[in-house]
Amino acid sequence: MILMDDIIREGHPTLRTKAEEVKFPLTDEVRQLAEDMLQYLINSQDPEIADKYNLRGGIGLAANQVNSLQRMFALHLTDDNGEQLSFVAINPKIVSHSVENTYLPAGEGCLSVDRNVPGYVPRHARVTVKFKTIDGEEKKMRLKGMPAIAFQHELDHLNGIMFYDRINEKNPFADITDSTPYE
Ligand SMILES: O=CN(O)C[C@@H](CC1CCCC1)C(=O)N1NCCC[C@H]1C(=O)Nc1ccccn1
Ligand code: NI
Repeated sequence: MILMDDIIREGHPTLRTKAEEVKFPLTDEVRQLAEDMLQYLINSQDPEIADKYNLRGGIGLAANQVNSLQRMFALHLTDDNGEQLSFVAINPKIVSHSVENTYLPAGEGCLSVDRNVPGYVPRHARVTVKFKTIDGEEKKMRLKGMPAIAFQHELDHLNGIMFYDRINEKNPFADITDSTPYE
Protein backbone atom coordinates (compact mmCIF):
# COMPACT_ATOMS: atom_id res chain seq x y z
CA MET A 1 0.00 0.00 0.00
CA ILE A 2 1.38 3.45 -0.92
CA LEU A 3 1.69 5.79 2.09
CA MET A 4 2.69 9.45 2.34
CA ASP A 5 6.28 8.38 3.10
CA ASP A 6 6.43 6.82 -0.38
CA ILE A 7 5.57 10.16 -2.04
CA ILE A 8 8.70 12.15 -2.84
CA ARG A 9 8.71 15.93 -2.28
CA GLU A 10 10.08 18.85 -4.27
CA GLY A 11 13.87 18.85 -4.33
CA HIS A 12 13.95 15.15 -5.19
CA PRO A 13 15.49 14.90 -8.71
CA THR A 14 12.95 12.33 -9.95
CA LEU A 15 10.30 15.10 -9.94
CA ARG A 16 12.39 16.89 -12.55
CA THR A 17 13.13 13.81 -14.67
CA LYS A 18 11.18 12.79 -17.80
CA ALA A 19 9.47 9.40 -17.37
CA GLU A 20 10.16 6.71 -20.00
CA GLU A 21 7.73 4.91 -22.28
CA VAL A 22 6.24 1.84 -20.54
CA LYS A 23 6.94 -1.42 -22.37
CA PHE A 24 4.11 -3.92 -22.96
CA PRO A 25 3.42 -6.56 -21.80
CA LEU A 26 3.71 -5.07 -18.32
CA THR A 27 5.99 -6.83 -15.88
CA ASP A 28 4.23 -7.91 -12.66
CA GLU A 29 6.16 -5.17 -10.87
CA VAL A 30 4.90 -2.36 -13.16
CA ARG A 31 1.35 -3.71 -13.07
CA GLN A 32 1.47 -3.82 -9.27
CA LEU A 33 2.76 -0.25 -9.08
CA ALA A 34 -0.01 0.97 -11.41
CA GLU A 35 -2.64 -0.74 -9.27
CA ASP A 36 -1.09 0.60 -6.05
CA MET A 37 -1.14 4.17 -7.44
CA LEU A 38 -4.85 3.98 -8.20
CA GLN A 39 -5.51 2.36 -4.81
CA TYR A 40 -3.70 5.24 -3.11
CA LEU A 41 -6.20 7.71 -4.62
CA ILE A 42 -9.17 5.55 -3.62
CA ASN A 43 -7.80 5.18 -0.07
CA SER A 44 -6.99 8.90 0.19
CA GLN A 45 -10.61 9.75 -0.62
CA ASP A 46 -11.99 7.37 2.02
CA PRO A 47 -12.24 9.40 5.26
CA GLU A 48 -11.65 6.36 7.51
CA ILE A 49 -8.65 4.98 5.60
CA ALA A 50 -7.20 8.46 4.96
CA ASP A 51 -7.49 9.22 8.68
CA LYS A 52 -6.11 5.86 9.81
CA TYR A 53 -3.03 6.10 7.56
CA ASN A 54 -2.75 9.90 7.54
CA LEU A 55 -3.12 10.13 3.77
CA ARG A 56 -3.41 13.50 1.97
CA GLY A 57 -6.40 13.44 -0.39
CA GLY A 58 -5.57 13.23 -4.09
CA ILE A 59 -7.43 12.88 -7.40
CA GLY A 60 -4.28 12.10 -9.39
CA LEU A 61 -0.88 10.48 -8.82
CA ALA A 62 2.03 10.23 -11.26
CA ALA A 63 4.74 7.56 -11.13
CA ASN A 64 7.46 10.22 -10.63
CA GLN A 65 5.82 11.04 -7.29
CA VAL A 66 6.54 7.55 -6.01
CA ASN A 67 10.07 7.71 -7.40
CA SER A 68 9.37 5.68 -10.53
CA LEU A 69 10.15 6.75 -14.10
CA GLN A 70 7.47 4.58 -15.66
CA ARG A 71 5.42 6.84 -17.98
CA MET A 72 2.06 6.43 -16.26
CA PHE A 73 -0.32 8.10 -13.82
CA ALA A 74 -3.56 7.28 -12.02
CA LEU A 75 -6.71 9.43 -11.92
CA HIS A 76 -9.66 8.87 -9.59
CA LEU A 77 -12.23 11.68 -9.62
CA THR A 78 -15.84 12.53 -10.32
CA ASP A 79 -16.34 14.61 -13.47
CA ASP A 80 -18.70 17.58 -13.85
CA ASN A 81 -21.61 15.25 -14.71
CA GLY A 82 -21.01 13.18 -11.57
CA GLU A 83 -19.37 10.36 -13.58
CA GLN A 84 -16.61 8.48 -11.76
CA LEU A 85 -13.36 8.51 -13.73
CA SER A 86 -10.96 5.91 -12.38
CA PHE A 87 -8.06 4.61 -14.43
CA VAL A 88 -4.32 4.36 -14.92
CA ALA A 89 -3.15 6.17 -18.08
CA ILE A 90 -0.07 4.49 -19.56
CA ASN A 91 2.02 6.31 -22.19
CA PRO A 92 -0.55 9.15 -22.19
CA LYS A 93 -0.63 11.77 -24.97
CA ILE A 94 -2.64 14.92 -25.61
CA VAL A 95 -3.52 14.54 -29.30
CA SER A 96 -5.38 17.87 -29.61
CA HIS A 97 -6.62 20.67 -27.38
CA SER A 98 -8.85 23.75 -27.37
CA VAL A 99 -7.42 27.21 -27.99
CA GLU A 100 -9.36 28.28 -24.91
CA ASN A 101 -7.55 28.01 -21.55
CA THR A 102 -9.00 27.37 -18.13
CA TYR A 103 -7.70 27.34 -14.56
CA LEU A 104 -8.71 26.50 -11.00
CA PRO A 105 -9.66 29.82 -9.36
CA ALA A 106 -8.22 28.50 -6.06
CA GLY A 107 -4.98 27.61 -7.83
CA GLU A 108 -3.44 24.12 -7.74
CA GLY A 109 -1.68 22.07 -5.10
CA CYS A 110 0.45 18.95 -5.32
CA LEU A 111 1.06 15.97 -3.04
CA SER A 112 4.78 16.50 -3.69
CA VAL A 113 4.65 20.17 -2.62
CA ASP A 114 4.33 20.83 1.12
CA ARG A 115 3.55 24.52 0.78
CA ASN A 116 0.92 26.74 -0.80
CA VAL A 117 1.96 28.33 -4.08
CA PRO A 118 -0.68 30.91 -4.99
CA GLY A 119 -1.53 31.79 -8.56
CA TYR A 120 -3.53 30.71 -11.59
CA VAL A 121 -2.20 27.68 -13.50
CA PRO A 122 -3.28 28.01 -17.16
CA ARG A 123 -4.53 24.73 -18.62
CA HIS A 124 -6.17 23.80 -21.94
CA ALA A 125 -9.94 23.96 -21.32
CA ARG A 126 -10.58 20.78 -23.38
CA VAL A 127 -8.19 18.02 -24.39
CA THR A 128 -8.44 14.93 -26.58
CA VAL A 129 -6.17 12.32 -25.05
CA LYS A 130 -4.88 8.84 -25.89
CA PHE A 131 -3.36 6.30 -23.51
CA LYS A 132 -3.12 2.59 -22.84
CA THR A 133 -4.88 0.91 -19.91
CA ILE A 134 -3.25 -1.64 -17.61
CA ASP A 135 -4.75 -4.32 -19.90
CA GLY A 136 -2.99 -2.81 -22.90
CA GLU A 137 -6.19 -1.42 -24.44
CA GLU A 138 -5.82 1.83 -26.44
CA LYS A 139 -8.20 4.50 -25.07
CA LYS A 140 -9.15 7.84 -26.62
CA MET A 141 -11.07 10.37 -24.50
CA ARG A 142 -12.25 13.96 -24.72
CA LEU A 143 -11.92 15.68 -21.34
CA LYS A 144 -13.00 19.06 -20.01
CA GLY A 145 -13.33 20.62 -16.54
CA MET A 146 -11.50 19.02 -13.64
CA PRO A 147 -10.62 15.83 -15.53
CA ALA A 148 -8.89 17.93 -18.22
CA ILE A 149 -7.00 19.95 -15.60
CA ALA A 150 -5.99 16.86 -13.64
CA PHE A 151 -4.85 15.00 -16.79
CA GLN A 152 -2.59 17.95 -17.69
CA HIS A 153 -1.22 18.26 -14.12
CA GLU A 154 -0.28 14.55 -14.18
CA LEU A 155 1.14 14.59 -17.71
CA ASP A 156 3.31 17.53 -16.62
CA HIS A 157 4.74 15.34 -13.82
CA LEU A 158 5.76 12.73 -16.41
CA ASN A 159 7.69 15.54 -18.17
CA GLY A 160 9.31 16.85 -14.96
CA ILE A 161 7.06 19.94 -14.89
CA MET A 162 5.56 21.23 -11.61
CA PHE A 163 2.30 23.21 -11.55
CA TYR A 164 4.02 26.37 -10.30
CA ASP A 165 6.29 26.41 -13.40
CA ARG A 166 3.18 27.62 -15.23
CA ILE A 167 2.21 30.44 -12.86
CA ASN A 168 2.86 33.96 -14.24
CA GLU A 169 5.84 35.15 -12.16
CA LYS A 170 5.17 38.85 -12.62
CA ASN A 171 1.49 38.58 -11.75
CA PRO A 172 0.40 35.14 -10.43
CA PHE A 173 -3.26 36.13 -10.80
CA ALA A 174 -2.84 37.67 -14.25
CA ASP A 175 -5.86 37.41 -16.51
CA ILE A 176 -5.41 33.88 -17.84
CA THR A 177 -6.63 34.54 -21.37
CA ASP A 178 -3.60 36.71 -22.18
CA SER A 179 -1.00 34.47 -20.53
CA THR A 180 1.04 32.18 -22.74
CA PRO A 181 1.42 28.94 -20.78
CA TYR A 182 4.80 27.42 -20.09
CA GLU A 183 5.07 24.90 -22.95
O1 LIG B 1 0.05 14.98 -9.13
C1 LIG B 1 -0.93 14.77 -8.41
N1 LIG B 1 -1.10 15.43 -7.27
O2 LIG B 1 -0.11 16.23 -6.86
C2 LIG B 1 -2.35 15.41 -6.52
C3 LIG B 1 -3.17 16.64 -6.85
C4 LIG B 1 -3.63 16.62 -8.30
C5 LIG B 1 -4.63 17.74 -8.64
C6 LIG B 1 -4.08 19.16 -8.41
C7 LIG B 1 -4.83 20.03 -9.41
C8 LIG B 1 -5.40 19.13 -10.47
C9 LIG B 1 -5.00 17.72 -10.13
C10 LIG B 1 -4.36 16.64 -5.90
O3 LIG B 1 -5.26 15.84 -6.06
N2 LIG B 1 -4.39 17.53 -4.86
N3 LIG B 1 -3.37 18.42 -4.68
C11 LIG B 1 -2.97 18.69 -3.30
C12 LIG B 1 -4.01 18.51 -2.27
C13 LIG B 1 -5.38 18.56 -2.84
C14 LIG B 1 -5.57 17.61 -4.01
C15 LIG B 1 -6.73 18.08 -4.84
O4 LIG B 1 -6.55 18.90 -5.69
N4 LIG B 1 -7.90 17.48 -4.57
C16 LIG B 1 -9.11 17.75 -5.20
C17 LIG B 1 -9.24 18.64 -6.28
C18 LIG B 1 -10.51 18.81 -6.85
C19 LIG B 1 -11.57 18.11 -6.34
C20 LIG B 1 -11.37 17.26 -5.27
N5 LIG B 1 -10.15 17.09 -4.71
NI1 NI C 1 1.11 16.85 -8.46
